[in-house]
Amino acid sequence: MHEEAIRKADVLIEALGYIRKFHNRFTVIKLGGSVMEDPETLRALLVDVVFMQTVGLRPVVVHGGGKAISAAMQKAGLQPTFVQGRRYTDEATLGIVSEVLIEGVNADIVRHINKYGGRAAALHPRTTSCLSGSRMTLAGEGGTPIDLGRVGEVADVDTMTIENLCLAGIVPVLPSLAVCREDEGLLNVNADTAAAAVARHLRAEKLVFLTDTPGILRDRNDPRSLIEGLTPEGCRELAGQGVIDKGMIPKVDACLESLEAGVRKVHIIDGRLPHALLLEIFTDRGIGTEIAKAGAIAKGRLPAATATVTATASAR
Ligand SMILES: Nc1ncnc2c1ncn2[C@@H]1O[C@H](COP(=O)(O)OP(=O)(O)O)[C@@H](O)[C@H]1O
Ligand SMILES: CC(=O)N[C@@H](CCC(=O)OP(=O)(O)O)C(=O)O
Repeated sequence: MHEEAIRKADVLIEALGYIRKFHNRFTVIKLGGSVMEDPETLRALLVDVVFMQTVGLRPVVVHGGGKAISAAMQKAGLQPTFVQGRRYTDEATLGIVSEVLIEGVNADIVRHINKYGGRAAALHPRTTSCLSGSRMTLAGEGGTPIDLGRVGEVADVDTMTIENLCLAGIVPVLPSLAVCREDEGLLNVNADTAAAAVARHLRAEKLVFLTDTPGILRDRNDPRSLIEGLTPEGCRELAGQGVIDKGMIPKVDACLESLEAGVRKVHIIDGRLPHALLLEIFTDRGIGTEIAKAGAIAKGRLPAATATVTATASAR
């Protein structure tokens, strides 16, 4: 008779261990443009963020908005061009990027968190800019440098401002824009790269990427090929085999850099699934791909043959 109620109590008890474990720890949550298209999906995600903040975790949101930027560019008659998952950004494109990310996406996220009973602060170049960096070039074939225009990478993060807001129970929300150290202009940063930089500088417990795929798939067209546990070596292996492609390239690069710098675990999960964040962080099974150093993945979870990729869920 009380089965349903008891099941709910069990869920709460399961969450309790994780609430204790991650109390006062930073979790950087990267919201990809692909999960922000649908208002209902965004609502469920931001309610999860409010939950995390309310139970004493320290969530920090870093967001992109790639799809909205491309749509705005096309409306303005500009053709989006990507190289290795990064957008070529001339001055006209930069204007659109900053407008869409600051006035559109960032304002929307902050408004929603406040509406759902949390408190959020917009941290961007028109309020308080917390990211600074330099222009980046990519290596093309044979190592030839590729100039991407005003695309940057983050060199420094104002962790003090972010930490103080978290301490005050406020969720910092940052778009993937940095101030250029050389000329003080704006730089368009890939949002995965920006989130990883924030996680590294905060020495976050976790970095969670919310995207439009169940996680890292062995076969991109088959959701059943989800890889649930992966080490950095496993990531490199998959990248070498060409399994990691397009928008997944900067995500995996960001994972590797973060783990190297001391972030304990990185998760790539499907943000279209209602309450994906809670399911990944507060349940034993989790839902997406967890990436961590071999020692941090639960014993016995790695298949002996490869010792790098595991198809079973690991300890969260
Ligand atoms: N091995 C892989 N597994 C899953 N997705 C992959 C893989 N390789 C490339 N992708 C692509 O990466 C995309 C996610 O990156 P991206 O489009 O940049 O999302 P976001 O806007 O959330 O950052 C997926 O939709 C998929 O098309
Ligand atoms: C340099 C670069 O590529 N910047 C990205 C920033 C936004 C982003 O990364 O958004 P998603 O997370 O939705 O992909 C861009 O212009 O699309």
